[in-house]
Amino acid sequence: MTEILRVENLKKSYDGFLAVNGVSFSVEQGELKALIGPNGAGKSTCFNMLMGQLKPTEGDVWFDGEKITGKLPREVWRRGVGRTFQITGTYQSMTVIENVQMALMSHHGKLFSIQPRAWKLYREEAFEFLETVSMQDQADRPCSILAYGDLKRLELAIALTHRPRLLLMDEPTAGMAPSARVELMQLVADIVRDQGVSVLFTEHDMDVVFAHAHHIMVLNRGELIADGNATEVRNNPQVQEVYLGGGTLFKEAEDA
Ligand SMILES: Nc1ncnc2c1ncn2[C@@H]1O[C@H](COP(=O)(O)OP(=O)(O)OP(=O)(O)O)[C@@H](O)[C@H]1O
Repeated sequence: MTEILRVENLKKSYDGFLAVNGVSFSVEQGELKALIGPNGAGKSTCFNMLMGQLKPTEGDVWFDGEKITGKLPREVWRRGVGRTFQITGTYQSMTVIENVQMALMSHHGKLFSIQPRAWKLYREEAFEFLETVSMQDQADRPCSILAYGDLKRLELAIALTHRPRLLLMDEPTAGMAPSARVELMQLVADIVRDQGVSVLFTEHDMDVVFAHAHHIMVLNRGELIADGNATEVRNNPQVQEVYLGGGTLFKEAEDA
């Protein structure tokens, strides 16, 4: 397998407080990897450093062999790192397909096209992305009336228009009903399998994590305490200690 992302000794200090303290890991091409940890463990801080929103205090990030530490978010994005957020970022006044077309215009450098027929641009291509997330039947619906789970799928389609080789997903299932969560992550897992894209995601729902992630990393108080497959992580004494009553936390995943 080819390594697509490598993080070495990443640190972030907020006024002397080490929110991320010497984190090192890698993500392989075609890997679906989870970053979990209790509230305040440093997951978002880590993500923001990978994507360039935050400058690390120390350490380095390599993407596809190139050092990207300290690069601006748009430079990281141009190299093939996409991101989805906890709060969806679609244009509510536009239809589903127009949102995807807009993303494609941006991808092709034609976002500010003054062509009168701009809305005919990339419609077919946009439709294909909607098919990837099974939303082709909703192409002409306004985003403002979409169910929350559909908005999340649309957001995924939009992120894919930039053909990321690595997609960072920050709590992709936040705010969703449990059954819809597993469904969304199944879709992500299918895309990883079919397209060979790598996905690194943070998540609080352990059922989602243990059902889909190939590998799981556990962050606690800024430090990585585990990085392995579901069984290794579940049996890690430090992880069990962090998730007090770990037996119940992991129970459903074990039963699955
Ligand atoms: N801008 C900031 N200034 C000071 N401290 C911060 C800042 N951002 C985060 N922190 C602190 O850094 C630590 C890590 O926060 P972070 O948001 O990365 O954790 P998290 O694992 O993403 O948490 P959650 O699961 O609640 O989103 C926390 O103690 C938080 O209070």
